Amino acid sequence: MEHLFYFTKQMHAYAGKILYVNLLGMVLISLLDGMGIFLLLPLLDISGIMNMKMGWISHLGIFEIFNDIPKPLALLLIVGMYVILISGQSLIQRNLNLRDIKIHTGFINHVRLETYNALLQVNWDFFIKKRKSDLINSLTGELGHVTSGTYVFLQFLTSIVFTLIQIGIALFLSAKLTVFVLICGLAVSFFSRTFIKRSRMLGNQSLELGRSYIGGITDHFNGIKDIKSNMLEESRRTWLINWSQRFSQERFEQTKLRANSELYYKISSSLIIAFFIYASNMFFQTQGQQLMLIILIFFRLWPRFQGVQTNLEQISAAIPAFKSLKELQNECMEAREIKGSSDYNHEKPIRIEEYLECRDVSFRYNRNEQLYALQDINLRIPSKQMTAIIGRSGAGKSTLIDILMGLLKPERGQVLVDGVPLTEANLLALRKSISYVPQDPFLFNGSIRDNMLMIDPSATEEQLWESLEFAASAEFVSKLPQGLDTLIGDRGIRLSGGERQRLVLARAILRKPSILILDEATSALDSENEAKIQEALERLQGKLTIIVIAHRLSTIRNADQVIVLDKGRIIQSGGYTQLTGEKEGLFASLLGNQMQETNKSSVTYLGSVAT
Ligand SMILES: Nc1ncnc2c1ncn2[C@@H]1O[C@H](COP(=O)(O)OP(=O)(O)OP(=O)(O)O)[C@@H](O)[C@H]1O
Repeated sequence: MEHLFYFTKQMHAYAGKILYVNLLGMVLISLLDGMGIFLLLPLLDISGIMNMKMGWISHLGIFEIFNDIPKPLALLLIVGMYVILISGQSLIQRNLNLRDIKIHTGFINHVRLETYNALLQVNWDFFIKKRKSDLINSLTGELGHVTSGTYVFLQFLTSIVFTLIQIGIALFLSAKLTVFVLICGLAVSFFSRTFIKRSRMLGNQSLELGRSYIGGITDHFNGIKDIKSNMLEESRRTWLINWSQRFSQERFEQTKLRANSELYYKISSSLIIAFFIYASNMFFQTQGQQLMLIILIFFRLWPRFQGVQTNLEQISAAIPAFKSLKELQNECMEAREIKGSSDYNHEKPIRIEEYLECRDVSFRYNRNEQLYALQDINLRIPSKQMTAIIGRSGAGKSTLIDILMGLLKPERGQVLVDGVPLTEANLLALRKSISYVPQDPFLFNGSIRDNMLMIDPSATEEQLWESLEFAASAEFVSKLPQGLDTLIGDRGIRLSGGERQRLVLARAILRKPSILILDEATSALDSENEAKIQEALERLQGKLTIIVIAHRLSTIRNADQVIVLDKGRIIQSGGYTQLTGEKEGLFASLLGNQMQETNKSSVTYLGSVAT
């Protein structure tokens, strides 16, 4: 319930006094509705069905005016008033509905933006530990459940007000009968608690099903190439068939629960009314008009009870989503990269004058395990020089880069910028001065121009081409039919691996960074393009700080400094030529292996040409 109140408070904070206006509107509707019942009394009197001058009803007195005017006119007056009441009620209802939808959609957007903002500000560690598809599900399905659940809760509150007014009117008409109906209502509600509990259980199941669906579908499209090339279609189909069966079962259970709850209410209402009519006739000799009133009150109040019960079931079903989204918001709060106030947009980039440094840095992904991804790292990356980081797969190269960018926090030791420790105070400024080209670069579904302008919306045509030229991309882009406006598909699927990497490099350069980090950036390039990029890097050398992770050692021949990592430790460092000379070192061994492989492939190539 605590989570439900949290989001209700949020809705209150978001909508403010409009919420009260709507609540007041609901009260007005219910009052008009009540007046409609009162009008039935003189109508029944005029029609001769009951006599208002006789018995208990005569004390109402307020309808006596209808006795003093001719019957046709009184009838006309009553039906006229009835039409005015219903029209007024419908008009208010219409306005309320329109206001409600505004509040509802506005609130969805408010919670969505708030959660998304929170996600934008969390640290990298959070994303390493979380399943992405669960986050997608939170921002789609769960968000929908939360906002509609909050809305149902408000409907529930107005329903309560509505019901209380109806009860008040009913009490005025006949206190005894109303108390009886109320006691019956409470008894039926007591036994229907089980529907509410079951509803919550099904809500949990529905949440879990939603997550597994989004998870499976995301995996599917992320691995579509593997699925197609390794013919995994059948296993995926089996997964979806199993999921669909669980989905049908869960939906069936939900509908069954609603239907059972409705059935329970309908049968109990028919039993109660049957008993009441029977008892009134047999034991209390109730007058005809009083019996009519019983039926009238019962049929007006009973659906209200049922409505409240349905609302409670709907709220229960949404509680797991409330809990999950609130937990996500709390986790985001705890995992915030910058704890104080931060301005991601207006932070000024830092200028590194001398060096970026790691001092005694150690890092473990899991603190419960012995294994360190990095251990006792001490290194200096001089400003405006090119530093290459090499090592076998799993040596810790990417982890080191993540530490240098402040994405991961060292478990021990420090990162320093010109001797100043990297803290929350200078983290964003450092990040702003970096352009990072990852192993698997991100390009979104749009044109080449859109992808580049994402970095700098104010870049001119000339600047765009300059960056493309620089990253050896200008030629291939100019040959595309739509040039810069060519659409490149999801993650740039319509481009080759090499073209994608060069485009991402061009985008990185467009930002005019003072630190350029390339993580295996040339792995998908052929030797011709690799040479072009190398040339570009040479041109950049001396102008900005370049950090390159490379498997191909040929790409780092011009590096000012080479760091060799192995099992999370630095085992060699120095200039390219110096390390080549250390014959016993890992660098010389890796270089030797690569040269052998290059020779082998050129022999194979020459062999195939000769045959
Ligand atoms: N998210 C993670 N959770 C747990 N362990 C991880 C995670 N990422 C990397 N590791 C581990 O940390 C160590 C260093 O990984 P890292 O990715 O830094 O190596 P790398 O040198 O960049 O490898 P590669 O060249 O294959 O990309 C490896 O043992 C790896 O298994």
